[in-house]
Amino acid sequence: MTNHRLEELRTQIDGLDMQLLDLLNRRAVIVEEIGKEKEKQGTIKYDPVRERELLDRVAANNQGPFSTETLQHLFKQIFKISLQLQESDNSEMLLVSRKRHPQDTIVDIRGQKIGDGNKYFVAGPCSVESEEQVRATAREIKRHGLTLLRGGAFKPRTSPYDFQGLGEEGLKILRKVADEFGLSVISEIMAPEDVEMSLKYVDVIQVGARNMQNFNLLKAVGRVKKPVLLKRGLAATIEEFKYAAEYILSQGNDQVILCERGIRTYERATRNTLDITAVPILKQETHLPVAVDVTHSTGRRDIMIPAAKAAIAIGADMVMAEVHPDPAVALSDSQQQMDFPQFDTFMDALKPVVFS
Ligand SMILES: O=C(O)C(=O)C[C@]1(C(=O)O)C=C[C@@H](O)C=C1
Repeated sequence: MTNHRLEELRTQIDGLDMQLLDLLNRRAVIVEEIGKEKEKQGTIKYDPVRERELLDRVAANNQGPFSTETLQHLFKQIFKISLQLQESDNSEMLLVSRKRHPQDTIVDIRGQKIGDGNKYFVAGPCSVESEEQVRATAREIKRHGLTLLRGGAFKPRTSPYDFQGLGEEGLKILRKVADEFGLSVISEIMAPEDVEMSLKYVDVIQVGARNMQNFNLLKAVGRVKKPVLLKRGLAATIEEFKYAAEYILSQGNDQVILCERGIRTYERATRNTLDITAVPILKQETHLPVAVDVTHSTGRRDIMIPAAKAAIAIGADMVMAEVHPDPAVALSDSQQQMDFPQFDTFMDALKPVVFS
C-alpha cells in the first residue's frame, strides 16, 4: 500500500471517528434526558428488557465484518456508561454533594467552627465509667488547650455481656464535668427514642459505625438542631457513607461531620484499616468537615502519632483519640486508649504540626 493510499484511508477513518464521537455524545444527551424522566417517574434506571431488545436489534441488523458477539459486547459497554451517566447526574443532586453546594459547611460546636481550615482535636475515654474518671480526663484535655470532650454513655458492644455503658447517667456526668471545665460534649446515641433526651446533655450527637445505616436514627438526628458526628460503617463504601449523611441532611440538619474510623479488611496488624484516602475524597465530593478517629482505626497506641499526622496532612479537619486515666482497668477497649503521659506525648508531637 502506498503512503498516499494509507493517508486516504486514514482520512476516511478520521471522518468516521468524528461521526462516531458525535453520535455517541448525541446518544448520551438523550440518555441523560431519559434518566431525568425516570427520576421524575421514580422508575429504576437499569432496564434489562430494553437492553435485550437493543442487543437483538444489533444481531438482526449486523452485516459484518464484526461478529455479532463483538458488537453486542461493545453495545453493552455503551449501556453501562449510559447508566453511569444517569447515576452520576443523580449523585450530583445530593444535598451532601459539593457540586450542589460548593462552599465548605462549617459545623459550629459552641463557637468552635469545624471546617474553617483550623484543626481540631476530640479526646476522652471510650466509656464513661465514673465522675472522677471523666473529671481527671477533662482536666488533661483542658490543660492541652482543647475544648471537645468525648465519652461513651450508650455503648454498642459486640457482645451483650460486655459493659453496655451508664446510659443517661453517663450523659449527666459528661455534661456536669464539661461545664466545670468549659468543654463541649460529644457522645453516641443509639436509638431514635433517645435523641430528644440527649439534647439537654450533649453538644454533638455521635452516630456510631454500627448504626451508620440505622435509617430511623439518621432521620431522627436529622430532625433536631444539634451537630452530628457520623462515623463510617465497618464495611461501608464511601458512597454508602455519603448516602447515610444524606439521610441526615434531607431532614433539615446540615451540621454533620463525617468521621473515617477504619474499615474491615483482611489486614490484622491494625484493628481496622484506616482508609486515609477517604478523607480527600470526602472533602472533594462533599462540603462537610471530615474527622479521623485514630483510636478505632488503628487500635494501636504505638502508631497513633503518625496516623494523626497523616490525617492532618491529607486534609482532615478533626482528629479523634481516646484517653483514659488508667487504660489497663478501663471497662471497654483497654488495649487502645492512651494514658495521660502518652496523651502528653501525642499532643506534644501534634501541636507543632497543627499550630505552626
Ligand atoms: O432506554 C432507557 O431506558 C435508557 O435508560 C437508556 C439505556 C441505553 O443506553 O440505551 C441505558 C440504560 C438502560 O438499562 C437501558 C437503556
